[in-house]
Amino acid sequence: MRNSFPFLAQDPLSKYYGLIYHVYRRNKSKKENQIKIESFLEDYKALKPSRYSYVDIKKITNKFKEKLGEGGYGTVYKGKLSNDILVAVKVLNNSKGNGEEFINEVGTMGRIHHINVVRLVGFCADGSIRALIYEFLPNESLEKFIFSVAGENHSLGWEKLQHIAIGIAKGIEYLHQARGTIGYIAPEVLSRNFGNASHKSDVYSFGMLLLEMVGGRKNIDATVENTGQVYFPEWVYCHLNQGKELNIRAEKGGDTKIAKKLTIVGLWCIQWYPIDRPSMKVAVQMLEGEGDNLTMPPNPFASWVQQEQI
Ligand SMILES: Nc1ncnc2c1ncn2[C@@H]1O[C@H](COP(=O)(O)OP(=O)(O)OP(=O)(O)O)[C@@H](O)[C@H]1O
Repeated sequence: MRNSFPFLAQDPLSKYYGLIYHVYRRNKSKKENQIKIESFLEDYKALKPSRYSYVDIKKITNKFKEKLGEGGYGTVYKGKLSNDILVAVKVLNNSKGNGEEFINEVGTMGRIHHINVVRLVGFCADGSIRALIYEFLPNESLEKFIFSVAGENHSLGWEKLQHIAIGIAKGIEYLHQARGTIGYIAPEVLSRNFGNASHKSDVYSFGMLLLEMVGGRKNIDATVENTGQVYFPEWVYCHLNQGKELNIRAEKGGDTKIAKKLTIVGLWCIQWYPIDRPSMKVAVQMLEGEGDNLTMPPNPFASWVQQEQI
């Protein structure tokens, strides 16, 4: 039979070519693998929060030049890392806590990576100074968009509000799942801070946020004209329970449907007894559905009345 590969027969070394090629390929792919691993390790190092000194923090924040805001745990400053990445540096009030929360934050948030959860990129524990460094979020606080200030209109529209609500819910759901599996924190600390009771408190806070998003106002507002509306969650519950339509900032047909769905989910989340509140997973499902099958929750304020009567 004729050799269909004549060049093989003509070259006495030909049988080695394959071997040489094989060895060359193997070395090449070994090198490629090494490069891949090195680049992975570089990225991995960058993903883990780094430790900074107080001097570093001063440099990063340009001597605390730009204050972004203030929260319950400390003051937040804008900063820039040496690689030009913008960050928000939260300098913790040293009067608060015994460091447990700081350890929890670094121990858990440092390992958490989710599109809807702000990333912790570094921390500082230098003497009594404690600070947390987060990626900088440029779009400002949701507050600015949900609370309409006289003369300013930052209204987002119901579709967008729904999208944001689902994003927040998924972020919290992820935190609840991830924090349950992270093995560095003592179980008693974990269950105190992130156990089921604390998860259900997060569900409650999320429900209150949903209702603020619906109302476009703080849930308690003594300045409203109608005194029956001072406490928005109670007013909105009674309103829906009487079968009335929600015509809050309605612009298009589907709007009232979204507003009603967000309200019902919010009211489920603020149920008096934690056990009656849904898990974040269920809250996400409720928000992602059309809302037609959602039932009205029991009156979240019924227990208030009972308590007042005792
Ligand atoms: N990662 C960030 N990027 C940009 N601005 C931020 C960032 N984190 C916080 N801020 C700003 O700093 C303010 C205070 O934030 P901080 O987290 O301390 O408090 P909070 O959100 O009010 O709640 P809490 O104190 O309960 O955590 C925010 O309202 C926001 O304006």
